[in-house]
Amino acid sequence: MRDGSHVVAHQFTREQVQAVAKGLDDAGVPYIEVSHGDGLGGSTIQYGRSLVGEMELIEAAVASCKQAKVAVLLIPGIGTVHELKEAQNRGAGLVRVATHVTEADVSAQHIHIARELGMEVCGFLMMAHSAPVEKLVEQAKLMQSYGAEAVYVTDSAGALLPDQVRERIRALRQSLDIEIGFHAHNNLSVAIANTLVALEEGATRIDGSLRCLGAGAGNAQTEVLIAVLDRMGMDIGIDLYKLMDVAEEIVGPIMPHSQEIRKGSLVMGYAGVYSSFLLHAERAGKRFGVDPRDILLEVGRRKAVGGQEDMIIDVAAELAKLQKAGG
Ligand SMILES: CC[C@H](O)CC(=O)C(=O)O
Ligand SMILES: [Mn+2]
Repeated sequence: MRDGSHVVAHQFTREQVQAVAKGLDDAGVPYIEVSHGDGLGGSTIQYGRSLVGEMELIEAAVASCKQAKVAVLLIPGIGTVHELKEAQNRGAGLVRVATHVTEADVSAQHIHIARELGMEVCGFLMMAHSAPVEKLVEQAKLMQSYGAEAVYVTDSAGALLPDQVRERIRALRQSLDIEIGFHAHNNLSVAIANTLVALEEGATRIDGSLRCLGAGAGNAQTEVLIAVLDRMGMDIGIDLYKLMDVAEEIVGPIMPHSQEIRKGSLVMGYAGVYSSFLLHAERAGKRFGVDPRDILLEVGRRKAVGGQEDMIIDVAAELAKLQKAGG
């Protein structure tokens, strides 16, 4: 639900979160992530205001779960230690501390404090396609040294191809002593394929979203992934029928549109742009009369990182000016 929050412009209701959490918990899903799409503290004018405060949503999810751990995402600087403590107080048991793939050093404080609070802690290296493998390994090692129990390769842009996933997970497997996770986006329609490669190379924590309810073209579609893994003979203790029912009956009706790969999400995978920029680029495109694809391509050229949503407005305004001048 945390990544899906982007798709609904952070307008989840308490009842929606309760129903999805209860369904996932009942199906046997071990972790359920709830918070603003941009993580704790993300409810701002810059990233989009939440309809219901994330602490209330976290509490609602915790109360709906019998076995699943409720997870939160925290991007240092957007969320602070204050929000982390509050989330733990409301029952969140796992935090994923997320940084751009080259900026792991800013996660030290949050990882340390989360461990002190008794939370399970993972590092989450975003835009993993945008740095050389050696850099990714170096940064993952930093997170390990701060106390992370797992580090994720996060394909924020849905830009990684299967061999690139293989290379990254393999290198981490050879260099780390902790678990490795993989977070896919389906902008190039390879989220499930990439996830299978990650598993093959030794990743043990895998993200998904029902009906692909995640930013851009969404994540690996959880119910599809579970069906595939089941057919591959892996028993991961999740009830496929129950999962399908939650996807169909609860998540489907929440979605503003079905998650097909449309031109906006495709261009993000192609240009290597943050999946959560899609809605912002579409809005800016309308406001300034510019094709959102041109905005996304330019934002990609400028190597924007998560948190730089304001750059989308700048780029749209500049492109509109150029268009007017006939450039
Ligand atoms: C803006 C945070 C982002 O949505 C985190 C994430 O899921 C990703 O980088 O893919
Ligand atoms: Mn994501």
